[in-house]
Amino acid sequence: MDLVTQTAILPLLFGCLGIFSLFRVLQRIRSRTYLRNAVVVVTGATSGLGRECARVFHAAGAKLVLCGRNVTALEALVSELAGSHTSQGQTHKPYMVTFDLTDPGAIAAAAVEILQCFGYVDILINNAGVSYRGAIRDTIVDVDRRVMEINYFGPVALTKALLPSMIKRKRGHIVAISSIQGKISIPFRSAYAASKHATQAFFDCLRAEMEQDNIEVTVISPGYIYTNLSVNAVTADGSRYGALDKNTAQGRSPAEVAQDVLAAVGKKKKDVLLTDLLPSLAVYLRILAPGIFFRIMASRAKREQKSKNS
Ligand SMILES: NC(=O)C1=CN([C@@H]2O[C@H](COP(=O)(O)OP(=O)(O)OC[C@H]3O[C@@H](n4cnc5c(N)ncnc54)[C@H](OP(=O)(O)O)[C@@H]3O)[C@@H](O)[C@H]2O)C=CC1
Ligand SMILES: CCCCCCCCCCCCCCCC(=O)OCC(=O)COP(=O)(O)O
Repeated sequence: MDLVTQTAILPLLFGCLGIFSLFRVLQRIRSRTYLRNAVVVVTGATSGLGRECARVFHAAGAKLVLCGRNVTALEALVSELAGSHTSQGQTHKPYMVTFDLTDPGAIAAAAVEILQCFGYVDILINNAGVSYRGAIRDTIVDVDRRVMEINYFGPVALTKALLPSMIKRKRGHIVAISSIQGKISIPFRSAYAASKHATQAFFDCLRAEMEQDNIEVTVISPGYIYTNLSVNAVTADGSRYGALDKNTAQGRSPAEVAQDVLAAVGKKKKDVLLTDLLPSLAVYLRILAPGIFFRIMASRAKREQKSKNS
């Protein structure tokens, strides 16, 4: 390296690195301040990703309202968190609110109960959800409706019920846990993919409409996570699938994904894809070369059908 390079390039390089590190430190401080003592509502907190979100937001100092249908599982989580401490500062004992997302009356009552816990909500994490496995031609419409009710209409109703208090305070953050299947549709997941595409669309509209009221909207689209999602999935006739799929078992750990959710919320990200390279490329392929994408999906459907029949 000659003298000119040493005197001109190196100081510039170190300067840029310094600014970048400073920016990262400031961002971390801002994110910690944003989450500490924030009132955070997590739906589907009884298992999988929701339970891990509860753990990481609790450790970050958030005041939690945990939701689900399974009272025993919620109580166990509340007592686990109430007894846990973190080196990062004060933690708060969570509240729990039980309701079924398929019941509009229960959602309205739950919203009132949620608001009574701390008087307001800073961050709502719409995480609860159910998946589906089946061929469209065999699937009863009640199943399509049920999946839409839990994954789409339920979160929409809860969001609408909590929104007025956020607008009044000119402060709030709505998070939707979608899926990569909210961006691309894969065969034998029609009801699930449709509900997640609807989720993406609704919360994208909400983001635009709410910016003037200072309300943030984050849509998070993960790939496979190792949870009970496939076990709890509903099938063509409405029965429970009941099996842990290989793809799910090979998915990311929910604790790790929850850390990514925490980081995305702390940084007020608008749209986050949490997948491996191939599924991410598939999203671009769907936009840039839809014909090729559709052909890949059709051969995937044929392959799956064949292996089911054999
Ligand atoms: N696992 C994966 O591979 C992926 C998951 N996701 C998304 O992550 C989110 C969490 O799923 P995950 O943790 O994997 O799956 P789990 O099956 O482990 O958790 C689902 C949660 O949703 C709640 N839930 C289900 N039905 C209802 C209902 N009718 N009313 C209220 N709550 C309900 C359940 O609580 P309870 O039974 O107590 O009601 C449970 O806590 C979902 O939105 C899913 O689509 C996205 C991409 C990949
Ligand atoms: C330029 C080269 C591009 C090559 C593209 C190849 C196409 C690859 C297809 C990838 C499909 C990925 C599907 C991922 C599905 C997924 O992660 O879903 C997450 C979930 O929500 C899981 O729910 P499920 O009930 O389906 O287990």
